[in-house]
Amino acid sequence: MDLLARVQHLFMASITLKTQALPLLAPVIVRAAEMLVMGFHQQKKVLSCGNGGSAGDAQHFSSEMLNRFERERVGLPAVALTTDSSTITSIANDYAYEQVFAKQIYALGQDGDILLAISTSGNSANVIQAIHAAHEKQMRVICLTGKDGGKMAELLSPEDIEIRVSSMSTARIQEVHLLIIHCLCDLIDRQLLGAE
Ligand SMILES: O=C(CO)[C@@H](O)[C@H](O)[C@H](O)[C@H](O)COP(=O)(O)O
Ligand SMILES: [Zn+2]
Repeated sequence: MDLLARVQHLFMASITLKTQALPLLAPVIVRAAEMLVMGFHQQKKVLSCGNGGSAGDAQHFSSEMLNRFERERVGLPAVALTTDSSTITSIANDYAYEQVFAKQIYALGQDGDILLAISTSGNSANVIQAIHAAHEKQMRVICLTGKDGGKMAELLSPEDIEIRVSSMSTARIQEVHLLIIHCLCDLIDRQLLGAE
């Protein structure tokens, strides 16, 4: 396959997955956006986490909350747990890498806050520990997962929300995760600011 054909293949794979995901995920994305807005109305905050590309997604979401998305609005309370290298390296060094998000959640999380936990496999140990910590702190959990949902899917309580992208490709799942994050941002703004 030449390189141009490969690009064509990658674009088509991404488009096809998004098209398949739309009817399944749209109602779940709406529920997650409503949960987030309810939290913001009650002065709750969102803590987000993930590894690798999903760490980038966690930060992408928090920056669009703290600053703004496409429309002018006040900042909304969100913290990515992936950004403070001093905190992350010290927790990993003193305890275990598994604890890098959980320890921050025990320190920052409060009743009714929301954890946005992102993992394409659903099996990252530090994200799993983050969900346990969030439950202990009486937080709600929104998970972005892929594949078969992994161990994360089994941990969720009935009030939590899993948005699972049904694919085995980490890269394709991440591409849909980013679209889901932008949907959440758009729906949050629409609920807070009204339709344009
Ligand atoms: O971005 C990519 C692959 O596209 C990688 O950095 C990927 O995020 C890393 O391998 C992660 O450690 C995968 O973790 P997870 O999605 O299974 O939780
Ligand atoms: Zn990637």
